[in-house]
Amino acid sequence: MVSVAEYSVALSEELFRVEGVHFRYREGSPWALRGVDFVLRRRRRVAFVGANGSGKTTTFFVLRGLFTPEKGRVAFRGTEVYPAPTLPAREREKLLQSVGILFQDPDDMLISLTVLEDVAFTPLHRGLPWEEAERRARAALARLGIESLADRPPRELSFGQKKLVALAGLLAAEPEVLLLDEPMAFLDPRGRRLLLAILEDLFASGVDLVVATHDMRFVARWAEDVVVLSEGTVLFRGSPAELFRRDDVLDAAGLEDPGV
Ligand SMILES: Nc1ncnc2c1ncn2[C@@H]1O[C@H](COP(=O)(O)OP(=O)(O)OP(=O)(O)O)[C@@H](O)[C@H]1O
Repeated sequence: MVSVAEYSVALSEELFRVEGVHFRYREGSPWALRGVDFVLRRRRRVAFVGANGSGKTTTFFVLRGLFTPEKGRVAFRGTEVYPAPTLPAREREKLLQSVGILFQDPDDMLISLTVLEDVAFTPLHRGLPWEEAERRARAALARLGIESLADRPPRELSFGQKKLVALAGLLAAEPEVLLLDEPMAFLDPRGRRLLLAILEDLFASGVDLVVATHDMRFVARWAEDVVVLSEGTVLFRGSPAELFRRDDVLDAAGLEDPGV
């Protein structure tokens, strides 16, 4: 029998609990997620992998509360957010605001006239005075080595630069959890090294990290827990070492052992 105290500790160690989640983009269209189940623990480096179209992005949108599942349950840090939120809508949104999401396509995130305004947007939107929002934005740009882009229009940047600017916007928002969808894609080797160092910094400062990626070398070196998706279901949950021993899972999910 589990005591109430043990039960609350167990809950507080959970980042997300997802049970039987179904989601489709339109009524009548095929399920993008068809019965997804997993538990993500706090203070673990988590990677989501799977072929194109397996459901990684859709899962992240569900976790961030941007998509509402049609069936199933989602809890964040032990608090149910679907289907029966135990919190009023405003409180639920506030809770989910502690989760930052880096979209795969940075064009979906950049909306302002200048990079600086874009990076300052979330702190400003949350009610900080411009001076403080600007200070945070400049610090985030400096951390990514892209201060020189501050006055540029985001639409004129390269894809990799846009990705870094979108990440700077997230850093300025000081999230407690970060969902990063293909953060390495389109970054040059220097950008990738910088990103890895920032992920380590963030993790060390207490930010929980969940990364969707096709980069199996990154998974081998960085991740502690891996969730493999295939056609909208979870095919495997475990460590990278376990995954790379499972040729059946790698084959079925269309993944490669990186051989490191
Ligand atoms: N906007 C959309 N409208 C309709 N269907 C969509 C939309 N976005 C994704 N899908 C479908 O949902 C399923 C899951 O897609 P999702 O983008 O979550 O996969 P993914 O694992 O992130 O893929 P990738 O590795 O290519 O980024 C796919 O079948 C895809 O075609």
